[in-house]
Amino acid sequence: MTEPAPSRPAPTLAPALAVEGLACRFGRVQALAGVSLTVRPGEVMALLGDSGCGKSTLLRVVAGLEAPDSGTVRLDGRLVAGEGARVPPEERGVGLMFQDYALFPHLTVRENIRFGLKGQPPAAREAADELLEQVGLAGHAGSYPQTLSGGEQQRVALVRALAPGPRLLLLDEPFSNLDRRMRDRVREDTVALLRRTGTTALMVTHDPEEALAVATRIALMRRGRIVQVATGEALYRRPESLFAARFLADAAEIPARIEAGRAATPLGAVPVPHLPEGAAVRVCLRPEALQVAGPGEGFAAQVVRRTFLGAASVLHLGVPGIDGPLRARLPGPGPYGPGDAVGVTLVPEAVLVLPDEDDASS
Ligand SMILES: Nc1ncnc2c1ncn2[C@@H]1O[C@H](COP(=O)(O)OP(=O)(O)OP(=O)(O)O)[C@@H](O)[C@H]1O
Repeated sequence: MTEPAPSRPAPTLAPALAVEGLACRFGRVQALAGVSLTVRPGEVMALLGDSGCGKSTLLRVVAGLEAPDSGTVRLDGRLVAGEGARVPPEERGVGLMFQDYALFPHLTVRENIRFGLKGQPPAAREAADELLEQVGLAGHAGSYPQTLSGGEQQRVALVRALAPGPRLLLLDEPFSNLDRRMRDRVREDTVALLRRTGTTALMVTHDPEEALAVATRIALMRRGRIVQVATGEALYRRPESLFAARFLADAAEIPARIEAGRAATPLGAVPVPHLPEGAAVRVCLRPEALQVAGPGEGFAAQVVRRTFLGAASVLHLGVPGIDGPLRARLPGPGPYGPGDAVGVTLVPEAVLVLPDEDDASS
């Protein structure tokens, strides 16, 4: 008689990166104050936050360049820092790419890329050449970095970081040295290359637009802590705090209190079922929360200024009872100009109502 097969739990894929309760202090600065974060295999996670909030420190702790005061780091389920473990950076299987690319000026592009492949079989060098080909730089293999454009240098640095086939790629502000025109293209190419190579990545940025463009999920940081982890769309459309809402996009804010499950504004009341009666809130109106029509429709407003952006234009609107102008966005040049009377209505699903962090009584 054959023994029944032991029932095993379905195999679960360990997170590519799991950090738990990380704390890191430099003198009086608490750079990390209890950070927990999980990055799934194949994911591109952005670490988003203001200067000094601890993004680079977190990256350095994951890379092994900094030891945490407490907490743990696991890569593919393997403990590499904390609880007595301290695996050196070169044994973590992690790739690093810095803002300044850190290319060796005295080595050619090919030599730069092969630098991290010493001791690996010839197939690794061939794979690296293939990557160089994929990013369109095969013709520059013999060139020195300083003879390349900023975008080309960025690609060399990316290929160098990817060549050893890291389990996790850590990128610190990888696009900030590029001018705006080039940045969009390089971002797209980078994401495509990460997808093609199936690389898991953790990328530091202070730019919400960049995080939205590149990441599968965003971890928003503030003062050494992570305040929200979500897809870009969820973070943008459903921020859990006023801080998150403000970080992702500018908005006009109207202070209000919840009464009978609603927040009143000079543009009408907004239902707020999820906050308690009497709570002090801010009603945040981003441009997409306002619909503009001719006078007589909705609430009366006046165009103060119009900024033409090409594909769209932004109207700055004065509304009685609201301090400062509201901004609305229209496709193309739009029919309205300064001084025009218009009608404004709220787009309820685009209005954000969040607890007022600045209000001491809430
Ligand atoms: N080696 C260090 N010695 C002393 N203080 C440090 C050190 N590294 C970081 N800090 C401090 O820790 C805090 C977090 O720095 P960190 O570089 O992680 O922030 P960041 O979010 O990456 O900022 P930025 O975008 O400006 O690089 C800052 O106040 C910084 O001055």
